Amino acid sequence: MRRSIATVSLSGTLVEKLTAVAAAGFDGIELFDNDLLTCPLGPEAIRDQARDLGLSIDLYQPFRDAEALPEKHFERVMRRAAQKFGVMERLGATTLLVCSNVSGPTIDDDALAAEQLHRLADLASEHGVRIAYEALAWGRHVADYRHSWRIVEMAGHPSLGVCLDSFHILTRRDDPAGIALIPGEKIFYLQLADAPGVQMDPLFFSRHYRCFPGQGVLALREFTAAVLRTGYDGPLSLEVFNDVFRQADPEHTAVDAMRSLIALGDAVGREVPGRPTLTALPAVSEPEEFAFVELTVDAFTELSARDLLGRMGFTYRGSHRTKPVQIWQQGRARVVLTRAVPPAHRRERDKVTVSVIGVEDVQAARSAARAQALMAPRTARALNAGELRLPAVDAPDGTVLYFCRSEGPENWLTDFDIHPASDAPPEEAGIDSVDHVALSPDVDLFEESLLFYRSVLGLALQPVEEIPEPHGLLRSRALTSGGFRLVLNVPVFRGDHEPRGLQHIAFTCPDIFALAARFRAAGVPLLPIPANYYEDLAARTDLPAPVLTRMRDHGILYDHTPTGAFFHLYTRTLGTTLFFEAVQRTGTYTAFGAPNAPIRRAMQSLPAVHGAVRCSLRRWASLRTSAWTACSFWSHSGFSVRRASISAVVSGPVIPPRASPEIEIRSLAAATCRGWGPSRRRSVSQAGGSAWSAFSSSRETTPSWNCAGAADSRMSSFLAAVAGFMVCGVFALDVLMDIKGSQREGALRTPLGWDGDRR
Ligand SMILES: O=C(O)c1ccc(O)c(O)c1
Ligand SMILES: [Mg+2]
Repeated sequence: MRRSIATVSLSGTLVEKLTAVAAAGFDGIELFDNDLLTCPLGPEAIRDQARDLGLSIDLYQPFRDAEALPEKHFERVMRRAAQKFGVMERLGATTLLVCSNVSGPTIDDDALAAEQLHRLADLASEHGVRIAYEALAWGRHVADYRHSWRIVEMAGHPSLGVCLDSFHILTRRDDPAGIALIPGEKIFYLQLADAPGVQMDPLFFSRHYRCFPGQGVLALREFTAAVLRTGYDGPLSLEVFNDVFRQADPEHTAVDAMRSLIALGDAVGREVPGRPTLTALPAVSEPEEFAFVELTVDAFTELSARDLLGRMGFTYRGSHRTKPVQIWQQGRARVVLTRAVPPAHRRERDKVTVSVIGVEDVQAARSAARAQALMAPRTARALNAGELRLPAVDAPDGTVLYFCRSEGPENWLTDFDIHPASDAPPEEAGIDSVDHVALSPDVDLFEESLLFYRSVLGLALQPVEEIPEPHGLLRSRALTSGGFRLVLNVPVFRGDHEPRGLQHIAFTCPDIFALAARFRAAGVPLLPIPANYYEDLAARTDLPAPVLTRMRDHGILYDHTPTGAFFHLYTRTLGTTLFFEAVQRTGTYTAFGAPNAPIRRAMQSLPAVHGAVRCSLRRWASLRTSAWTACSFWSHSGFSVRRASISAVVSGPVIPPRASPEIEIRSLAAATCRGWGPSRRRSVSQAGGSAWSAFSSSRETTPSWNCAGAADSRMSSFLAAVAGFMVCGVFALDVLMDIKGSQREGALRTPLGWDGDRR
């Protein structure tokens, strides 16, 4: 079947819209009157432009307030219509949409409406035009499609039919069974739009909140199938008035729109088997779990990430044979760290982002074929010799999806050298697997991302949650399939409040209290939760007092349904954009603790000025930190780089040297000053294997320069005095920069630098 889209669904000038629509593979358009009126091109030029792009003008619309009028009003309508029919001839458009009358003078008289529409159709036919009459949900006397059909039937003109618009019919909850009573050849046009499951004034709803099929809650598959069963053979056409799409990049929107039609065509094709023109996609695999989640770090956030993962009980498993990529694992949860070049702009530093999601999938090739049929771009990736070519596609929010398996032949792990020392037995009461991954697409990409993940991975959409937060609102929607859960969290506010767009990875555990105790002992920096929360919890739940006390001690939050419960805790952010969550689900709890999200957001948004000062004071207390600061300050002038290094070094004993990846850390190796032996020795003797020593041993150096062999060198006292002065200066600056940074961003820039003072 032909696929069309209304120009009103897209942003831009008419020519931009046409170009985007053609690029996305549509066959035609509904030309909106306003797009013609505002176009500097004449109708013939528009026709030629569309034709050159391979597009037909399937509908010209809308023509308003035409029928059931007193005669003197109707005469003016005929004059208006004559001009439009002339324009349509020049455009090469043959169907005009007439919406049901919403104006004051219209009369509630079906016979009059039928008679005037008949006269209009007569005039139209003289110009080779036919009229599709549409019942608007807010039409003054005609709002129901069955009513519009009765009038069309009564008029009995071959150039008059109906236009069915899923939005009006389904949001009014009109019974679609009546569609079967309309002969297919009298349905002149079919408009498709989805909508969120909310109630509001129909006109306002229609003009601002429509979305593409699959992005809302309307039963479009059943609706479209009902229309096709009548024998309707015209275009499947999208008419989506949406405030975001009006502003977004039209090329993106057009692809999003086409993806929705492809997915709908596939679903409807299964319902109406006799229509081979509808799309048939490769079957969906319904992912069961995450093979891995990959984080992009730079050389400095990598240290913080490794430190935090180590404290959380993850072990280093190995590195990619040819790329700076490491695997950290606990239970079945795998976190992959990929090192990228630090961004040039300081504001962009300290970001740790989920860059790849590995989807455990035994039908990887088929899933990739499905994704491509749904217009997912194949990920461009340089392959080194001998490397597996894993099917991968780019999601609209920039996340890459890998379809892969973790066992058997051709599994993704064969590209890695698995560390021989990593076969240690798993920790008890640790993390089992990835529970969910929360991404944070730009607000303009929310609907598009939803549709993408839903259609490509065959995930079920969960209800929208609105999460109040200190500086606005967060819109959250989960997509699930068994144990594979994605959450899209989008801040719907503008402004420069930080942190914005936080992502997180949640891990499952069998016993969150044991896990929290372990985290605490290992110095995992947990997000503090206000005492008020627990007082409220005590009053509204039956949780026993000792349980509440333990929850309060560890910052564990709680949600429940009649049949299940959810306990969870959060780490502080790693860098500025990512944090981890640990969750324990009991019974049949399937949600994500949304009622607690405002608490988290509030605590994450706390102005961190006092925290920055405290953090810096703490750094003061540690000589090795001071030495490191001076050292890295010498070697790097970028402040965020310096801070990232500090946070990793402050963090103490985490990564045993045996667990350190044997990959070169280029810039850090450069940062190492050979004159700083004492500080290094101190770190070794204090920590017995710290991030510092792990880093030292990970450098490409001679054995005498590893952590054990560094003890011989000593500074002269003069040099030490000079260094002391420098350290003082640098630290004063450090405090100032942290305060400035936290004021600007409201974020704790060095999350690992302070982990105490929980309430
Ligand atoms: O909002 C409107 O006016 C409008 C116009 C044309 C349509 O097809 C429609 O569904 C709504
Ligand atoms: Mg419509």
